[in-house]
Amino acid sequence: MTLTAPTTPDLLAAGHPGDLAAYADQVSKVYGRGDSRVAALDGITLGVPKGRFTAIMGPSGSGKSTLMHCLAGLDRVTSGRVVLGGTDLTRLGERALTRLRRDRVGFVFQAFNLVPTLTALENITLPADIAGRRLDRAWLDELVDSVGLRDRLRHRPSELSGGQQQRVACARALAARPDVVFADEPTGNLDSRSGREVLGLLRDSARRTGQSVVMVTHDPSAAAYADLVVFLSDGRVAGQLADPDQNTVLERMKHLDGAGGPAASAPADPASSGGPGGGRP
Ligand SMILES: Nc1ncnc2c1ncn2[C@@H]1O[C@H](COP(=O)(O)OP(=O)(O)OP(=O)(O)O)[C@@H](O)[C@H]1O
Repeated sequence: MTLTAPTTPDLLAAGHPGDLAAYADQVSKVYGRGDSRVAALDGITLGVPKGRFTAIMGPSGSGKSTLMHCLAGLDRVTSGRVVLGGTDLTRLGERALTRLRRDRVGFVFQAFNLVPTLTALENITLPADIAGRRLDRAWLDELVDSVGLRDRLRHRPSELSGGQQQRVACARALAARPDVVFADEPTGNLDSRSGREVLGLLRDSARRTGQSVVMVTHDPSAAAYADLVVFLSDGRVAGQLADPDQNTVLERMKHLDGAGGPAASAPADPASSGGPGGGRP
């Protein structure tokens, strides 16, 4: 397949499709019809830069989860195009899409979603086992050490803390070195210390191994771990922030929460990072 360039010039953070792990090009997603019609995404164009940690933020109902699901091939768009690792998802049939999700996308969910009867190690290798692939031994070793689970590998999820379970889930998502790891509120069920560990791990996986990571979060202190924050409002991109810190993210969120709708569509301003007070972890 020939990858045509996005039709709009304002893809965030990268100038060429080749620099992007994934992108959404004029994506709309409509649920229901008639009186119950909801435009969850309203012509979104954005790029997910390769090898970086991107956070998606916005008020409740702004379309964060819908966007993530469309980018990850978990949901179909109503119109527009989603390209992941050079593959146009909107052209794939169900089987090809299922295979792509299995082989080229990693997921981390708020609720961990581990298999309770399997050990930590078996959970980590499960997607590769299902796909009939052997994970490289040296890489698996490195991964286990990077998530700090060396002495917990034989434990089942019920024998692990929430933070440990989420680190298993992160290792499972990272194991196949997917095009993108998508994390949906990964710290939502964790105490703050465990949350920081998981966020540090996602950030380090981008920095050390060039893993592209996308995280949906409500939490400005979590978003501050990312390299880039994309803000949504009413199903549209309302701006972005490079090298975010907690206070600046909080300010932007207050503006979005207060203004809602069109006022939130402030121009993307990558230069406006590093506001007073810092708060960057
Ligand atoms: N399956 C669905 N059927 C109908 N409407 C839906 C469906 N999923 C989402 N929506 C609507 O689409 C809009 C965006 O929802 P979405 O869950 O993407 O927002 P969000 O920003 O992730 O919200 P939250 O932060 O509360 O999780 C909302 O108005 C929501 O009610």
